[in-house]
Amino acid sequence: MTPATSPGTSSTALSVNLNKVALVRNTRHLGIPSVVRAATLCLEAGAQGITIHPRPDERHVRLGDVFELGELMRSWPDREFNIEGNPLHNLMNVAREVKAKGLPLHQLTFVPDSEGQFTSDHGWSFPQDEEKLRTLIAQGQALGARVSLFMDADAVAMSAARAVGADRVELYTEPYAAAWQQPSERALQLDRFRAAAQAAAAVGLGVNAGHDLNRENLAAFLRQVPGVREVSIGHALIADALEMGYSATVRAYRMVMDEAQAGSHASLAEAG
Ligand SMILES: CC(=O)[C@@H](O)[C@H](O)COP(=O)(O)O
Ligand SMILES: NCC(=O)COP(=O)(O)O
Repeated sequence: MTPATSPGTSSTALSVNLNKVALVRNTRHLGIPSVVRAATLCLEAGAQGITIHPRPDERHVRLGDVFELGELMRSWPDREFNIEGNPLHNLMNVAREVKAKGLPLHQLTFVPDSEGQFTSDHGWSFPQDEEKLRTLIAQGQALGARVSLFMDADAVAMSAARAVGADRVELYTEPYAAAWQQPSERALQLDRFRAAAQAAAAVGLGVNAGHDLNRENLAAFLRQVPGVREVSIGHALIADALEMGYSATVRAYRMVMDEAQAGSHASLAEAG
């Protein structure tokens, strides 16, 4: 299937989280809005990946969605499928079933959520989580997936994340998003995230980011935080899509990302 839109020029990938499409779908027994159709339109518009978080209570993404999206991703070999969850709960069984069906699985993002948690609101803790994570990371990698750890923007913790074998970290960006309206607090948060990203890169970790990113706060984050490989965005992007449609929304986010990338290059050039 030839994508209608190339994935853009930014070095940061956009992975669209479809949790909230599934949430609306689950409020009736009609199968609409379709999660697979949402994924197709987002990929055709240039999203580099699809993210889902199949929580144990199946409040939104269900196991059937995982397999249907995996089947879809077969037709998009240049795009990524990222499954998030707590590896101490259902995530590893989900991952094993995906692989047993021969479906693509590019990245597992380990998130330390409790089973009934309202939403993700913190990263892993070291050294408390060290030993259990080491084994689970190896199991995820043995399934052929890159493993990313959902982490608070704490530069000191990055070496520990690397030491347990993670390939990447996903920086939990809600504190940055919450600070967006206060310029001084926003600057402090960007300093935190910049330091965390630099510390992660220094120990060989790839850097992803996500949670409460949106069209307003995304560009500044990408300009100020170096080397972000992937942003996974769901809640705000799907809210935008309710107004603009999936295709126009993904193109708008990609434009923000491409312009941020160009802006960061320009500022580097200006800096000489
Ligand atoms: C890990 C994270 O920050 C989000 O990807 C998470 O998927 C949000 O979960 P809800 O969509 O259930 O709030
Ligand atoms: N990992 C973050 C994600 O997938 C989506 O988070 P949000 O944009 O729904 O807050």
